[in-house]
Amino acid sequence: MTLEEARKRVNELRDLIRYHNYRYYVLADPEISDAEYDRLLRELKELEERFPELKSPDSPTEQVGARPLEATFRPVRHPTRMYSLDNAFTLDEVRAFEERIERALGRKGPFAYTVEHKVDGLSVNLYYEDGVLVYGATRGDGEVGEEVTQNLLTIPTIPRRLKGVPERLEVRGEVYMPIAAFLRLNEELEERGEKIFKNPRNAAAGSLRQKDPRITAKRGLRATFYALGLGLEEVEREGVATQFALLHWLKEKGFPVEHGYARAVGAEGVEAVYQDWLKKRRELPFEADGVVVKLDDLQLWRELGYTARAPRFAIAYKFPAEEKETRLLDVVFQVGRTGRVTPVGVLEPVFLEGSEVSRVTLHNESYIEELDIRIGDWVLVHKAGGVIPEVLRVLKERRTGKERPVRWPEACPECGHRLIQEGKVHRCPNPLCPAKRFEAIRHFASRKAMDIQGLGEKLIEKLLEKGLVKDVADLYRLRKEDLVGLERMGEKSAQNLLRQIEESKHRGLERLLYALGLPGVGEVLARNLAAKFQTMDRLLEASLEELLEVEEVGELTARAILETLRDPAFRHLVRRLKEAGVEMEAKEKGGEALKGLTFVITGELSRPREEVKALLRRLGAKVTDSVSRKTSYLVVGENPGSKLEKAKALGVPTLTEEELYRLMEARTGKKAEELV
Ligand SMILES: NC(=O)c1ccc[n+]([C@@H]2O[C@H](COP(=O)([O-])OP(=O)(O)OC[C@H]3O[C@@H](n4cnc5c(N)ncnc54)[C@H](O)[C@@H]3O)[C@@H](O)[C@H]2O)c1
Ligand SMILES: [Zn+2]
Repeated sequence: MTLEEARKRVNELRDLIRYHNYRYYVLADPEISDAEYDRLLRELKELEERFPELKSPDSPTEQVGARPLEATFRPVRHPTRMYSLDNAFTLDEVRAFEERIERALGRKGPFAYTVEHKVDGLSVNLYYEDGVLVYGATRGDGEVGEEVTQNLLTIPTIPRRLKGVPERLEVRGEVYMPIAAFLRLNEELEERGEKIFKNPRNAAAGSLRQKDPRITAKRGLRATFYALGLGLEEVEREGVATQFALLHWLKEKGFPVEHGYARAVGAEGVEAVYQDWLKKRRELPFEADGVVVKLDDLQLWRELGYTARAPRFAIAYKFPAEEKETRLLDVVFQVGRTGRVTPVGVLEPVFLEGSEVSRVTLHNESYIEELDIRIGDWVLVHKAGGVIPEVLRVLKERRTGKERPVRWPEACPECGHRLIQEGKVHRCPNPLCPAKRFEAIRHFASRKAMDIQGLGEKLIEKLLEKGLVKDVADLYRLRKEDLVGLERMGEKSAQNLLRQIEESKHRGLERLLYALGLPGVGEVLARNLAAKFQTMDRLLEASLEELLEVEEVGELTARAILETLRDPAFRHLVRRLKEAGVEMEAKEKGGEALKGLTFVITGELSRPREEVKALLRRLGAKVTDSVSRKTSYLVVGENPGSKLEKAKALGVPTLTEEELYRLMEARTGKKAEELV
């Protein structure tokens, strides 16, 4: 390659990488996969090393992330710079990292390292003065980030106050979305016909950077901390000499720290930890894209310092990205429990993370439009969160012109009823559609719902086929003679099944609501609904306003629930279940504990105020914003506002936060921690 050719390619690469940085960091909506991005960056780096005259401080290889837009959040300049990490993909590259350290320090290794999970989220900086959290911000381009304090405070484990810390302190870590929360969020977005997130990291970034912290609060974000900016030297002077000890210090000060971290000696020692964690990576509740290796001795950090982009004393040793190319052979349509029609891509089978993948969900119409995917296309697939097969991108450059666009069916593939379209969601409106029947019964019997263990999929199919069961209420009318002989069922197993069906009558309203598959109602919402209404009868009479008071119920969900509750077919089903003896009352009586009381909160509490409010409401109390004669108690935190004066003037009794928890404990018989 001549210098001129290299210059051309370098410019191309820089352009491309800048564009993808923008999509990724600013829009949180990447177009290519991380592995593809890493390859581009690597190619650029290698060219710059081969042709040093092409180096430039403006090159993406010399930069961290991207400067955020100012439109939504206030920009903040970090007191000390934040960095990215250089990557290693092989043991040889880890050895090269150690050799660079040896050369820089003029001393032979092996060195001691702390190895941590590389949690795949986005880095944040918390700034404390005199132990009080002043603000929290995203990394941005390392110099200027976005202030997202309110959103960060929706993460319950982030401390607002610290004791015995340097006067000015920056604490750094990662905000991430656990895989379970990620899958749940995408399911919700899919159900609403909205755009889904490609991986937990984008979901975390998109959720933390919401204008409305109440949305952030519902996304189940978590945080883990692993570094200090300002204040590190003071902490070192107190005797914290290693990264290992620093993690311990952070824990002691009350920060959540990812517990699995290890010490290793030399590149080989690192390799052993890496291989072990690679094997176990799918047991983690979060997505980890590698391990982070940090020289343990903090003293050496100062000697080594930083490049423009990353520390010289640490490296990210990345896990191999399992991505495969394959072809989309066809798209078929499935009807779900709610009647929603989901397009499913049929793939030329590929092996991904230990299993063969031949089907991939294409979610909804928004998703298909966004990807512009066509039958016959070559696609790049991976497993999102290590679990769900997912198309990362369509390889449009390989199109031949023979590809066909995806056509939505007009009629339900299961029952032939005409489909209806609500925004980007296609639905079968027929309440007796067999697809819905099967799914409805399967879900009803599932472990977290009514837990009727003997009722497997095959048996459900048979029961439907024979017309013995048309809906879930029919289950309670089954007799032994109906069952014996079905699916090779003997006398004894028929009896067992009937006993289980009988027992399922007493699961309580929480489980029943989940089992009935009300729109948008998962386990958590079912519990919240049961806690608020306590009985099915009261729920059936709920107003929209009352539904909106339930924790985690948004406008759309509330309307959809209301519609179902008012649906005569649903009410008829409920009536039949009741007649069959299915319990319609909440098991957890917590819902009544603070009924009739009205609370107002002033000042700062040790937990986010929204969380305390939600808890109070869940226990049946009202929470309002201003003190009046109707207020039962004013809860007084630190630095209370004028509400306190007003309460005194009106003679409204006050409670400290402690006293509030004691009141809850006394009324519910449960510790406050168990209630949260
Ligand atoms: N797909 C795309 O278009 C696109 C575009 C830009 C960047 N990216 C991806 O983003 C990544 C680059 O982003 P980056 O600069 O944030 O670097 P990075 O994510 O590769 O590594 C650095 C980051 O790791 C995080 N981290 C997690 N656990 C840590 C720990 N225990 N100790 C220290 N740090 C820890 C920190 O946030 C740190 O900033 C690459 O993986 C790249 O593939 C993708
Ligand atoms: Zn149908």
